[in-house]
Amino acid sequence: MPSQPFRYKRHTAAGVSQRWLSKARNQGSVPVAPEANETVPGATSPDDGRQQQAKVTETAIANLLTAQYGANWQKALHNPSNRKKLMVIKPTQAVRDYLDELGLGIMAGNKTSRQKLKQKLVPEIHVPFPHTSFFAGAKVPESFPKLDVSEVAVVGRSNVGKSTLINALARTSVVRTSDKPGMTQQINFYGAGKDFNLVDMPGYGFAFAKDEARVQWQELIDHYLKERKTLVRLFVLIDSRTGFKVNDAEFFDRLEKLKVKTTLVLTKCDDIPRSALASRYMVTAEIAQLLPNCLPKVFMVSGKHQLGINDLRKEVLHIVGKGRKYLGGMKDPLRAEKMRQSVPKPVRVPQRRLRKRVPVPPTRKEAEGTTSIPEPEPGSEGQ
Ligand SMILES: Nc1nc2c(ncn2[C@@H]2O[C@H](COP(=O)(O)OP(=O)(O)OP(=O)(O)O)[C@@H](O)[C@H]2O)c(=O)[nH]1
Ligand SMILES: [Mg+2]
Repeated sequence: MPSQPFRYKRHTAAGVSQRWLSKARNQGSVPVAPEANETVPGATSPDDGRQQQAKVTETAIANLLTAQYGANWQKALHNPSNRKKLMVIKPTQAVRDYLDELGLGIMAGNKTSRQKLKQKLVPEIHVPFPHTSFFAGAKVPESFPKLDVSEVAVVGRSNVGKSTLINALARTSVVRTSDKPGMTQQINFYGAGKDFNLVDMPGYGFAFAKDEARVQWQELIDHYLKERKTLVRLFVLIDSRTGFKVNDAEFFDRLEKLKVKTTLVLTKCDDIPRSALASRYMVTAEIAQLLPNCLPKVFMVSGKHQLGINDLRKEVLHIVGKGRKYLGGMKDPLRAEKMRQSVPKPVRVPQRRLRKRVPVPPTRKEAEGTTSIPEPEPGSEGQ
């Protein structure tokens, strides 16, 4: 009888089985400790990144708590621990509605109640998106394709779901994905006809690759972000289960010098309890306000289950200026816009109704074509 495979797989933080990891380590193909190698060698020192990350996250949480519990929130909440701080953040009704609408996050309750909630879900409106296909891969800057159309790039920590998101956006499976961090090892260009390109990048942070390779990826990414004139937006993906990490802080630190417009996208939103996702969204939206060159709008998606992708499709089409071509009469304002703090609507002053002017009927003479100009008197001519 063949031996049974591993019954209980123990997984590391990176989502890889311990057995696979120790085997690969023995062969010398992976670094020793994933956590110790989080930062790319030669990059900003890990302490700087850690301080930066802690500062940004703590400020964001403190801002939220001050808004919800007043300036004395520390006292009001009896000096809460970091864990409790996250738990007491109250998501706004708009955020809860949005999660309900899209079915993001793991629903609480038993199977029956979850099924009932799922039945209430309104199917997302289908957003057209052009056919997308791979046309170039670059390991060195010299291999970048020529600058002809606008580009939207996707970047983030290794294994955050970049390639899966590109597949979901373009409704393809051409981009290779893997549960082992470090799958994408070059910059891949996917062309949407002659309209625009989607660009998939290698990840930063821990990956199953040699240190030199990771340094090379980082240099390649930096070179791309610095030199690429056609880059119109950079989507920085954050795993919703872990939130904004040290590597992300380091990346934004480098970006500050590069001046590229970015948008944060929370990924894997199907794999986290709904309440935790709601507070994660609130914190991330606050972090977006604190980061340099980051737009305030944050998206939530699940590439695996195709949730929240339509809003992102709309955003991409608008960014590259093809909204009118593909969306036609579809309403421009994105659904994600609803979640932003509700701005008080301007009071509508009722317009004074103008009395309708009733047309005056023509007089009998006017109707007959006769005028009231008197006839000249006889003998008055020639005077
Ligand atoms: N549950 C869940 N898993 C996801 C989602 N998106 C991606 N994954 C899983 O996450 C793993 C990594 O996905 P990739 O798309 O390869 O991630 P990546 O960021 O391109 O990774 P690298 O190329 O290695 O940097 C795969 O096992 C995917 O199945 C998601 O929305 N939900
Ligand atoms: Mg990838």
